Amino acid sequence: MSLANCLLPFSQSGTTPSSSTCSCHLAASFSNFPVSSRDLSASRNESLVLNGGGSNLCRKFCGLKLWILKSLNLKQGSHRKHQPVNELKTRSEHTFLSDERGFTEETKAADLRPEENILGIDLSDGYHKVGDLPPLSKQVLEGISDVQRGASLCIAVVGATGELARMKIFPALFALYYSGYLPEDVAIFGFSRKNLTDEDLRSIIASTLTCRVDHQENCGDKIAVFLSRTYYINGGYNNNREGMSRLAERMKQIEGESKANRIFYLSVPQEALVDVACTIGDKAQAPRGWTRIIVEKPFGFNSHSSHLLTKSILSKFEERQIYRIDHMLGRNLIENLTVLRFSNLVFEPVWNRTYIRNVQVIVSESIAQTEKYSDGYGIIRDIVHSHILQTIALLAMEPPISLDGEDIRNEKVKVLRSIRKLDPRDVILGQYKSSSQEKNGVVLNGVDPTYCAAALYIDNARWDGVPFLVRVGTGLIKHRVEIRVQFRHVPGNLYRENIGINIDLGTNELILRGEPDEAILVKVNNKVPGLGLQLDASELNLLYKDRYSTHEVPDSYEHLIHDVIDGDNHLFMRSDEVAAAWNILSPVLEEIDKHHTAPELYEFGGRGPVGAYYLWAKHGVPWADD
Ligand SMILES: NC(=O)C1=CN([C@@H]2O[C@H](COP(=O)(O)OP(=O)(O)OC[C@H]3O[C@@H](n4cnc5c(N)ncnc54)[C@H](OP(=O)(O)O)[C@@H]3O)[C@@H](O)[C@H]2O)C=CC1
Ligand SMILES: O=C1O[C@H](COP(=O)(O)O)[C@@H](O)[C@H](O)[C@H]1O
Repeated sequence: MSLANCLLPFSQSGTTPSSSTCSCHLAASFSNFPVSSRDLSASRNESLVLNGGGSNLCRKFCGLKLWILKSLNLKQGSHRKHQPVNELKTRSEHTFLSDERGFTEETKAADLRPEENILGIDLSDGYHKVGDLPPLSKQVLEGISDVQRGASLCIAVVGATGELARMKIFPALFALYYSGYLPEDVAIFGFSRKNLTDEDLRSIIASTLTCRVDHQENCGDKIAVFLSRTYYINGGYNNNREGMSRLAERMKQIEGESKANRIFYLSVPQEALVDVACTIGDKAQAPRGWTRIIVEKPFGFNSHSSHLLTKSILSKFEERQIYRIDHMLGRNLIENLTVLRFSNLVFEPVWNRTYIRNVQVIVSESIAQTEKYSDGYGIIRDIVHSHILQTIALLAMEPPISLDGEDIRNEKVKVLRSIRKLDPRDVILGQYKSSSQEKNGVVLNGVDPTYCAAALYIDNARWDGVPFLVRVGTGLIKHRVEIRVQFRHVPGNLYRENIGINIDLGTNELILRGEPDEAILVKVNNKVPGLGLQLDASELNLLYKDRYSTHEVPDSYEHLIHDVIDGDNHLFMRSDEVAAAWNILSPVLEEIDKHHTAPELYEFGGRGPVGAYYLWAKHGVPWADD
């Protein structure tokens, strides 16, 4: 369907003065999605590219889009990533049904008037055209009054003074705010035990806020408004209960009579998690909207402690309210796994044991930050449990019935439950040498591995016998995040004589490479020009830097917090996934704890323990060298 130069009448609201028309220029889009023609341009290869990212578009169409969709009776897909632009930051699309425990429902899209767009800009005042943003004048700023408007979304960061909050969470919230992915009336709260004021918190946050290159316009104004919507709650050192009641009270004041949703980001040490979560559950859930909590990894220390943690949190929250975050899953690379598999014809038919010889998941860090964060947990608990096993689950799962979060989680958990318990003989643990610890300011406790290589097997029909090799380490020679899918040899290969002695070099491979040199590569064999028949193994390469040179890459926290607001939980682990993942790792963790297994030492900045090369050989996998 095509809409061009149409006049769209806004519905009249009894309370809002409105003009009857608003001119807009809407072009047809690929998938029934109204997109401004100004936002579409032909790229080099004639495919259509959205200029300025979803954010610009979003800014322009918030309430309008809902109104149009409703008017045209267009049914949206259940998953925002279906859309060619970033789906709107609506407060309306994910509706919780009321249940006997009193969980409240959200406003439905149909209830949202076009003039109630999420930016809080009255598009029906006859002054603003769709696509215009009024400049952030002093008047506008003064006009934003909590009392008048009420906040429709409150986001509380518990552990607001911590490193993660300062360095990642607040900057991500600001980036979302800047791009229009948070409602203009959002209220941000910082909570921790220190005795600080709103102004103190604002200064702390201000020191880490920056605007990305594509976010320069009105950056200072935006920061000022964002900070003005930020409040500090002193939780105090007695217990969290009084503090949380104060937080709930402050939220209520700022929400006013509005129906408002609440997100609590629990960025606190693991030992404080249960207390903080339960107190929020008791004292601070939204009275008239949904409440979601974001829980930071690691999710427990082992099967048992994780089970207790899950039980405590589930005693206060429904599963659907809980978002267990692992920011590494917010990377483009991870989303590309499912996009590649399910939006192309060429991969899925060969995505099984008949064609795939092995899969390798490699996360190697050249710096030594892991131990700072994992703090006595070691790399298996810190990275393998969530990041690596989630990557494997997304790569190996059966096609979900839809892109809905629960449908994807249903498939992920099946794979996780099909992964054989990890055999300690198929694990190589490493630790970089102590002399380098001082250099990097990280003190190791002697047994915490900083490196782990492992061979996993999925005992199901699709993957029987295919080794999934994992290599995760820190303090290594090269920063490298890669997923490699190596295909089998071509049966009865007519060209085997031309491939050379090492026929492994001639197998096809799909490589997904993460930042900073993000790429999708397919290794194929081709003829070298000239007489004779010499074959070469080359890479068909999609280099993100070249193809998307003008696109800013949002931080993974931005991506995932946006998903939480959106109610999209497919990249967050459900309780049964967490338990299944611990189950795979338990034998190895128990062995380490019981026998204080000493990791193999390796040079800081080196290639990791030699044992890993033998492990690869044992499972018949050629080593993908650094
Ligand atoms: N830093 C990172 O990049 C990453 C961190 N994580 C996880 O995120 C969480 C936070 O990490 P990080 O910011 O580094 O930790 P920090 O120790 O730097 O900060 C912890 C924060 O929690 C507050 N806090 C501590 N105890 C309580 C309590 N009982 N009640 C309320 N607030 C409390 C602290 O402030 P105060 O003392 O004033 O209360 C502080 O603001 C941890 O679970 C960590 O595992 C995960 C991945 C990466
Ligand atoms: O969560 C974690 O992430 C960091 C790596 O994050 P990055 O975004 O800087 O790549 C990792 O070093 C740390 O061990 C882990 O806990």
